Amino acid sequence: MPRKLAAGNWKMNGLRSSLVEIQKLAERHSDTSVDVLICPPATLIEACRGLLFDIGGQDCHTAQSGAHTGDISAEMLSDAGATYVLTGHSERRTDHGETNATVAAKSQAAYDAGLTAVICIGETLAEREDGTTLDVIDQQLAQSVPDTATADNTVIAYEPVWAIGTGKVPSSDQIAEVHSHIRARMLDRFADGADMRLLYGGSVKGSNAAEIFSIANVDGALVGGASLKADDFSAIINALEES
Ligand SMILES: O=C(CO)COP(=O)(O)O
Repeated sequence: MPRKLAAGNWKMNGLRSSLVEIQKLAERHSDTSVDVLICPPATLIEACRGLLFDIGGQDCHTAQSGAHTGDISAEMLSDAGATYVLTGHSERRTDHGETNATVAAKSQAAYDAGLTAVICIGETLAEREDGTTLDVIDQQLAQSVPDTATADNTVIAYEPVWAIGTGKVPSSDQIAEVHSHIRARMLDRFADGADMRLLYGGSVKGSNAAEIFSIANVDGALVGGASLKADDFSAIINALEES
């Protein structure tokens, strides 16, 4: 069985004053039975050193250093205390034109720096309505997940683009269908595909977390808005612990 993981993506939110939310969470879940990951903005990673939880970046460059003004490398994230990095989040694919090939290169850069990549995939509303969801997922998995992926260095996050920040959540059957499809592909491709963690993301809250965690092949969640406040994220961690 894969280890359970509750991951929070703070996106472009969080000042030093927000660290108190992570401290509160760490106090409440000091003996948690699940893995907890917080991906704060890069400016706060160093300040999270020594906290109970794993800390991750939200993006990295494909190179470890060089003339790339404004970018951050996987090696720098690791140096600041991160052990994970998100790659291929839909906001990066959409806002920054990241292709599957870019995501694969960034994920490989993460592995090379000793980080675990949380590789994000998911269909748009148009693709869902056209009935091409599983084709899109297949293509994203084939092209964004490097051949060097293992259950240790890779987490797959299924985030339907239309469910991110919208309050709309797919039905349990829809999540189950995609997650079992991803599991089958990972089993086909990787010897330890059974242990690779598969997260669901998109409008996860305390009120729907238990239902989502009861779905087969859902090993945790990648949470945006509801990871910003300790009370909200705590309810999701509790639901995962009880699942
Ligand atoms: O994009 C997400 C996490 O990466 C999901 O965001 P929300 O939980 O705010 O919908």
